Amino acid sequence: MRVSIKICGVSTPEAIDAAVAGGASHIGFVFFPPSPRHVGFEQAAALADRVPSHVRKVGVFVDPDDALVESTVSAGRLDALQLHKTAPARAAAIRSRTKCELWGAVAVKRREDLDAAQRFRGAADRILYDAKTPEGAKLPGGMGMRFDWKLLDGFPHPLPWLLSGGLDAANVADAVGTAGARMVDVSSGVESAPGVKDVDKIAAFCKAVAQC
Ligand SMILES: O=C(O)c1ccccc1N[C@@H]1O[C@H](COP(=O)(O)O)[C@@H](O)[C@H]1O
Repeated sequence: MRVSIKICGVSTPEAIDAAVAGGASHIGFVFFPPSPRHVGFEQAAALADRVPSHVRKVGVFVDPDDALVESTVSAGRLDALQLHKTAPARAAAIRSRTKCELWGAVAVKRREDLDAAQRFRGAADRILYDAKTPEGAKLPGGMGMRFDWKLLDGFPHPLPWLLSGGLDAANVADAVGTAGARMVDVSSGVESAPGVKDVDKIAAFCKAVAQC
């Protein structure tokens, strides 16, 4: 079965074109100013114009307020919202308000961290399992950190889900095989420097996923 791909933290037309050419089903725009991948409203609107209609646009947020969500959904014509560090009740409220597909991020280091996924039942449409970044880290994701993919093997997922955290062309086949993922998400693993997407790395990642 085909493994779907989200290329996240895209901020240039070239990176969008590479993701689309590689067969990505989703492209992510980060709306979080501390991130090197942050995009503003006008930039998001211009980038969204470049994304063909069969590819879904995902906004990535860290516990956003309503004003930010509304402005970016409109500017980026977002199809889905990926919420980090956001309580399930708040995620449910955003989902109800925007009518967008809602992805709840679950930060994983140990098996007990997976309990948080259950709390998104009824509040989200999909779970994104990501590596837990260190206490006090500038970002809750996008740092190229992995977690033990074996933790997901046999886990009773409450919702459709995708795997992220430290994936790249060299490790994604192992990650998919170990975790049983049908969808993967990558950001720093297809960059030459933080926030700088590398079109060759995007192509290599997509090729590696296609061979899974
Ligand atoms: O990429 C960011 O800067 C970012 C900022 C705030 C929240 C999440 C962010 N990225 C997400 O982190 C995961 C894993 O990224 P990586 O492949 O390990 O670099 C991914 O879902 C990004 O969407």
